[in-house]
Amino acid sequence: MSFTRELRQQADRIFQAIYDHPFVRGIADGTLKKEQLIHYVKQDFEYLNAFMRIYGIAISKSRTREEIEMFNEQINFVLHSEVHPHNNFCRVAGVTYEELQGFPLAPSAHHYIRHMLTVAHEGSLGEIVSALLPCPWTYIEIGQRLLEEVKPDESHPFYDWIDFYGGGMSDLTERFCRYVDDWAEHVTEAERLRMREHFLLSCQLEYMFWDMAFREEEWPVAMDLGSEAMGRN
Ligand SMILES: Cc1ncc(CN)c(N)n1
Repeated sequence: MSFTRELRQQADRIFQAIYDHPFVRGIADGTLKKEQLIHYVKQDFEYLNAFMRIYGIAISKSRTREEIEMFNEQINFVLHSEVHPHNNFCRVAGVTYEELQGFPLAPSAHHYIRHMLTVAHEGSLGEIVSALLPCPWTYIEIGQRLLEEVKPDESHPFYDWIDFYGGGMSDLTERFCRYVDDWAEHVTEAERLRMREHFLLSCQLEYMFWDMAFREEEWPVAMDLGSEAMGRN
């Protein structure tokens, strides 16, 4: 069995818990509250900004043009395509995308981003891609399973979101899986163990991100950093 198949098997309970999470159930039946959608988009806008910066760190560690191209294409994908699912949530919530940008990170989003940044700064390219992989992989599986289960048509409030993740992005997951599998073949057992740990922690943090949005998670004591701090995550 390939290394990434093993990872997927080890993470199976987390993937299932994500699919069963009330936020994902709320996408399925269209029952999410406006405040939950807004909280998700505010946090995910910052999360994807951080994700692109991490691709930038990966580019700085790249050894070949193929690697640079792979990460560069992903930055373009986030910038120009992954705005569509956010716009879907904004439409349903009745707000503009622009008004949800530049907010401070909630605890779970903060935790997830700091985890990926630590791996990006300290780890090898194989470790970085292992930490990033749950991001596309869990969303594709949610999208594909929702397409199967709900069979939404255009009248479903989250049709665009489900169609976006269920219909695309599987190329990216396959490409990242191939990359991680190739990498895992040529490294020490200690590095493979780190790759496994980074992947599984990112899966857990994917679950926590959904939970953060559902519960509209905030810091236990409100912090007023002033308007100058906006957008500096
Ligand atoms: C937290 C999170 N994880 C994954 C994805 C899908 N790229 C996302 N938009 N946000």
